[in-house]
Amino acid sequence: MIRPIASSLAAATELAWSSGRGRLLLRVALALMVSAMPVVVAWLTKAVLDRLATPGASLTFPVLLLALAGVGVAFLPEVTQYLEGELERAIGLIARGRLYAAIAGMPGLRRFEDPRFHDRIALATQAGPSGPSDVVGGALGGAQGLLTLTGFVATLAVLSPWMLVPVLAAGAIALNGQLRLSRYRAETIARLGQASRREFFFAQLLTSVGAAKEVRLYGLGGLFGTRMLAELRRINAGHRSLGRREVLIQGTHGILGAGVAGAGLFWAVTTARAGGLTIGDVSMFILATAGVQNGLTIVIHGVGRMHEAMLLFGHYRFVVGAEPDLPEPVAVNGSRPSVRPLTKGIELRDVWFRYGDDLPWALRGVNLTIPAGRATALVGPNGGGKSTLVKLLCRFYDPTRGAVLWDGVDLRELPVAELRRRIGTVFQDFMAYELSAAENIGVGDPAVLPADALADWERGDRARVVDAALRAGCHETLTGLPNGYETMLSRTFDPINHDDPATGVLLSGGQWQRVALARALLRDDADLLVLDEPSSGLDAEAEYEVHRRLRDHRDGRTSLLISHRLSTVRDADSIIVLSGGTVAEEGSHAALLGHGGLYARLFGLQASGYLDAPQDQVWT
Ligand SMILES: Nc1ncnc2c1ncn2[C@@H]1O[C@H](COP(=O)(O)OP(=O)(O)OP(=O)(O)O)[C@@H](O)[C@H]1O
Repeated sequence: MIRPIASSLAAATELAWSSGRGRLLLRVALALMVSAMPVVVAWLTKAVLDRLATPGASLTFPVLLLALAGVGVAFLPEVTQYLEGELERAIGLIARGRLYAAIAGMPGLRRFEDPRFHDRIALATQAGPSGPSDVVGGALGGAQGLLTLTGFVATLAVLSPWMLVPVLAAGAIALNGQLRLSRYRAETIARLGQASRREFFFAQLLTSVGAAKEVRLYGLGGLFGTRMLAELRRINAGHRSLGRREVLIQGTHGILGAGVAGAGLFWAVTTARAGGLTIGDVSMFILATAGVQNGLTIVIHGVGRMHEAMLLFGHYRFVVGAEPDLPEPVAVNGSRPSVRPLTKGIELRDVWFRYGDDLPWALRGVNLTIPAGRATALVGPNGGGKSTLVKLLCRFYDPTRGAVLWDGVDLRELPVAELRRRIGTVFQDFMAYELSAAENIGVGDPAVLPADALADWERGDRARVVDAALRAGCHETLTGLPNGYETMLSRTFDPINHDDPATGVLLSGGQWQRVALARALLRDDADLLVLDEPSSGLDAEAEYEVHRRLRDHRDGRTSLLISHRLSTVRDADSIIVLSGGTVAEEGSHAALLGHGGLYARLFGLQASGYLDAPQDQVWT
């Protein structure tokens, strides 16, 4: 119990320290001053009242000090609050930076597909901005309350040690309650995480442009709205139960505190009447009782806040400290292995792969070679494993069994980022970024993009983007947009690097596909070009044109083309037919047609669609 708390506290303090040690030290100094203030005020009040009751005693000095302390009491909390906000923002910046760097640095895809890890990420993002500062703030608040408390406990001990017993007992009960409450609070947040995500998902569906067509056509608005509200009700029920516990626990705490204060006051007044206490002692007693209660509340609140923040901060630390989901190769004799230009080819050797232990095999003992400098095509029925194979080539996953070899070297022995820099890919489900047209191509090689979206591009980098667009056949489309390459390909955001707000443009599916192709072609030095359905959305003429350009581009390069349109793969050097996760056939177009197997049948079906053959002949 103690060790995780200490390690969480140490991690949060390290974050706070890195965010600016001066600010943190000032905050600690303020905490000390604020904690001392109530005790100082109580002693000064006692001094003033006692001198008031003593004829001839001078009042000037204690009254002056009391007035000065009053200024401090009024002013210090404001400064503390401001500084706490500053600390929170500074820590939040660092924590966020580290969190997103850790998420972006996860090399594989498996973690993103694991719902439990996804939940952790959601909770870590929730804790990210304020979690660590809440841990530090809670600890400081707790320490502040503890110091005030100690000052007053010492004071009460001088006046009447017996009064300490009920006061501290009430405090211990409240502290225990508050700890239970904060654990329950964090559990509630974690438990409601799934419901919150589903509620957010349905709310987004109802407002997203992408879903608007289907939502309207199928009349899904009512259904999604009802589901969203059902999730919201679940969330509300969770918060209601939390609220009730809060009322119960805090209410009991309040009643206990008030009882103790009332009993104490009765004792103090009776004793003073009997001459056992001075007026100053009574005022000190009243202030000390309130101060102990107040100090306890601050300690309880601080500890509760810290405890709660620590539970969420635990998720943050888990994500930031997670081991890479794909092991990186170790350096041998101080030198890291590097990925050499592809000269022989890529080989899949008895590759078996499934997405999870409980899921069926997507690839079953695949053996194939993608020779360097040649064009290889991958075809086959839906679900055959083509896209999965591409994901293994890019090393988003490691094979469950077998190996993928780059010029004979297992991909697991190569640095993954370096490997990916040698691959240009158009994915079947490529991204349409809500960025400008130029940036949408530029993301293919982040080195060409200025780090600040508002900064100007390097002239040479811009020329590379235009060159890629020319090769992908989208240059004319992009220059024809209202702001040319600067046009935002989205209507969600205003453009940020020029003043004309009315220029967001939505491209057609085929136009987007060409932009995605340009993105891949931007890596003109890539050893391997993977095109997963690069032309499915293109019209016949554009498809012909794009494939002609691609042929020129591929000439002498290694490429892997995946397509269901078999006419586009017929001139590949080798065609591999993947079906049910295994290689069904392999050969040139002519050889496969001659073989009369699956490829010949699929090709015949597609070809007959372009002829005037009667339907009954086409489908037999
Ligand atoms: N992320 C994933 N998690 C679990 N299973 C997956 C995932 N992606 C694909 N699969 C499964 O793996 C199998 C192969 O899918 P894959 O996408 O590789 O086929 P494909 O040949 O590219 O299909 P298509 O021609 O339809 O694009 C399918 O059974 C699919 O359900």
